[in-house]
Amino acid sequence: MTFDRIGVVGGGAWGTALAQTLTLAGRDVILWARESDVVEDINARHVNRTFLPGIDLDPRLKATHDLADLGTADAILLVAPAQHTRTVSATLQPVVSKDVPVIVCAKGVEQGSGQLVAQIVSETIPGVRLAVLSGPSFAADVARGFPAALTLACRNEALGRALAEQLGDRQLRLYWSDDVVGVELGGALKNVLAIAAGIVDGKGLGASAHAALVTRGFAEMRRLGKALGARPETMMGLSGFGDLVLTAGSPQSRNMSLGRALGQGETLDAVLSKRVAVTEGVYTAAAVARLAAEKRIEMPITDAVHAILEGRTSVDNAIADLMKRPFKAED
Ligand SMILES: NC(=O)C1=CN([C@@H]2O[C@H](COP(=O)(O)OP(=O)(O)OC[C@H]3O[C@@H](n4cnc5c(N)ncnc54)[C@H](OP(=O)(O)O)[C@@H]3O)[C@@H](O)[C@H]2O)C=CC1
Ligand SMILES: O=C(CO)COP(=O)(O)O
Repeated sequence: MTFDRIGVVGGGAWGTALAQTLTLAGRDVILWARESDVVEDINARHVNRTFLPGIDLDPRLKATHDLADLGTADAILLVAPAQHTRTVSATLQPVVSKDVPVIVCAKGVEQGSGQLVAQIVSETIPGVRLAVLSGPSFAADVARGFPAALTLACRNEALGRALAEQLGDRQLRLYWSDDVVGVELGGALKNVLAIAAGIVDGKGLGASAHAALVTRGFAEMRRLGKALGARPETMMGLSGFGDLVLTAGSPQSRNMSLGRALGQGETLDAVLSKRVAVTEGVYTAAAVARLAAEKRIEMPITDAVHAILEGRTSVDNAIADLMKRPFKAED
């Protein structure tokens, strides 16, 4: 198995950063973007001013507006946001031949179905060879060549290992795993908890409250993970604990910074109207709250974020409600 030609679907920050890293590592990369401005920017000026401003891209990286151009790729990275994955992967389906692995790089749960992205892709591209790439990684850091470590999950161990060995390089260290659900779930859930951590910061509630929130948020991730068949050690790893620490700990995160703005009294509409970038936790919160209710898993922080985002409660009331829950044994 050799993965020399890589197709990247999605011209946002993460798709562009991954495309840049793989190009610098000597792969032949073609990136599909929906917007012609992004395609033109990458091909003519070697930048993506819309989604990854301030970073010079390698001139060897080529972008296209035509998904069919990815037909000769040895592997495809799917980096469209979670809520758009179903549409994008249905369009991609005729282009993907049955041997070509599709690596899911988005982090979220679909609102209508409650499905993780890999589940959506296996429905829209039947028989697809699936993998998931997830872990702590801000696109701008990776695009600048800063060191990062991620997990690549695939049920087929030989394929997962080959992908990790060939897509990783000295800047991007890839560990492999066969726990696809666990790796995906960590990345999706941490976005919601990063909003909560941002709210705590925005309200100026202090580092102790922040630590409590992140730790109890992690307990929610482990609980839902267990119910959905994720391995506990996966939740402890890069794609779970690692990504929670990164995203909940830095305002560089879109989810964390959105939470901060909410904590400082801005409305959700006001925050969203100022950004072009996707804030996955906003959409995943509702899907996870529903999933947790169906499975009777206690996720009070996730529920609180969901209620704040829907305008059913205020930040102050949500915090008060969390603090007045009955005392219990730590789990
Ligand atoms: N940014 C980061 O640091 C990281 C992001 N991720 C994940 O990667 C995924 C993509 O995020 P990111 O690259 O940051 O996105 P950005 O916020 O940078 O860009 C938005 C993306 O959404 C796409 N888009 C918008 N509307 C539609 C639509 N209707 N149909 C299809 N695509 C649409 C845009 O595509 P187009 O250009 O074609 O318009 C663009 O690729 C998310 O799930 C995110 O959680 C994971 C790790 C790191
Ligand atoms: O997934 C990410 C880091 O691992 C990016 O997080 P944000 O989408 O919150 O910026």
